[in-house]
Amino acid sequence: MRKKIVAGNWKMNLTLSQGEQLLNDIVNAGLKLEDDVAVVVAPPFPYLQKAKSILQHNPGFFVAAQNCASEKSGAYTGEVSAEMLKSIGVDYVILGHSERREYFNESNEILAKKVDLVLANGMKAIFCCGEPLAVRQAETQNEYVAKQLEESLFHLPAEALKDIVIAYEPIWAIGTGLTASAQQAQDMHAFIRAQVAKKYDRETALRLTILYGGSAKPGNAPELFACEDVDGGLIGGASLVAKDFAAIAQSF
Ligand SMILES: O=C[C@H](O)COP(=O)(O)O
Repeated sequence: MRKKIVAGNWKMNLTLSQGEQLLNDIVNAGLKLEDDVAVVVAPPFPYLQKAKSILQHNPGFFVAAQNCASEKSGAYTGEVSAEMLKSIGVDYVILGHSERREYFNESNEILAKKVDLVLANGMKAIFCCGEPLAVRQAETQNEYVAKQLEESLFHLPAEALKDIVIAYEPIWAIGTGLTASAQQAQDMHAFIRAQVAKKYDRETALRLTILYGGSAKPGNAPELFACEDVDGGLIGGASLVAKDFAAIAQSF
């Protein structure tokens, strides 16, 4: 049985007190989580320790960073290393979000280095992939996503895949209110799983958690999560509203 995850990516939102309030509202929402469901919260860097201190006493809740440096340590002003994140108890690191790829020029090669550093420091990576609108319109999304996986993940040995979560986020659905249909999500998730099975083996592919991201809301999460290969979601906007995030976490 593979793990199901609902992860909230706050992006660059909220002050510390607003974030604390949101975390307390989430843990007090009375969520009934099955043993195979994890709730992950990814606040901005300055709030990670506070988030850890609030969530660590709640079974099934974990903390994620939204990014990390591609170098181990040294003269890289403004960067935050994987080792630093590990040292404050971070569990997961989101890597390769399309906003990082687009605004901060993160290439597949840079992301491969980040993946290695996250895993070397004993954390799990939530690796984001997904195509822009023009690629979807040209119906070449499978090739596009396959290249992202090939160049950033498929250098890993099979056993390392236990620490990888893949988040499929079609860029045209992020923050736009346009959600991929359940069929579009299922088709891509099945394709991703098949790529992993081809590169590694069927068992490794079946164990892999694959999340959907892009305008997921309480209203559409049940249909998306009911798809065979959709194991949860990476939630942006709706993760900033405790009752919406809690509802999505109960949508399996
Ligand atoms: O990381 C989350 C995704 O970018 C989805 O964001 P969204 O739910 O606001 O569309």
